[in-house]
Amino acid sequence: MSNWYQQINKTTGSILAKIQNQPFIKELMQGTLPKDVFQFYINQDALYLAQYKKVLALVGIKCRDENETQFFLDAATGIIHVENALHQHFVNADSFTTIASPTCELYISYLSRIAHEKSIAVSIAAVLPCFTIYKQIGDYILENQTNKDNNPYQEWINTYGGEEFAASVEQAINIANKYAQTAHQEELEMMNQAFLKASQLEWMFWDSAYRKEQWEI
Ligand SMILES: Cc1ncc(CN)c(N)n1
Repeated sequence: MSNWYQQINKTTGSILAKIQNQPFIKELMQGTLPKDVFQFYINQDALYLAQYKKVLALVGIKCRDENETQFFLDAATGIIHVENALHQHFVNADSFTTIASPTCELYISYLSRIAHEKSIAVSIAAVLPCFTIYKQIGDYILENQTNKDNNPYQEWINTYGGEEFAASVEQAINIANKYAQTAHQEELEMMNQAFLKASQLEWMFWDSAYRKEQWEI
């Protein structure tokens, strides 16, 4: 019998396929993504991660097992080190904005609400696509690209396709599966909804970056 993650990953497989087909991902893989679009993405991602790490810390505090708490606290500080370093590499300080785009605002507000109001099982389900989708996209690009030696975005690709990230993604999946095992039916349904919504928001995040989404008013 398949576990919770295998089932929800299958159910949301069409979202992953749509992300792989987004122009942002295709051009990132080819190395042809316009620099200003990538800058916009990295800027918004820095704003996203600043909040995401707080959500991870909160999830860690809610865990029932101290090793799980440690995992989420380490993941939060890992973001500070690994992803901040990535941003240092790519961010253009002169054009950096502290204003989150509508989609970035929506994603971080959603995660924060879930982590503050819902159970630990549902909270983990909501933060999980941030691990799993980036891993799947990193692997997808690494497997399909033909320009590893001259892609200006290779450092980004290697971060998410790399083994170190894979280990933490696997641990996050295992913890989610563990909480799913003891979740009652209604809670399982909420876990599925949270994973689905966060996956949709991952699609929206890249889409909004490609369009350099602005507040319309
Ligand atoms: C929006 C988003 N989602 C996920 C990740 C990978 N931690 C990220 N950097 N940004």
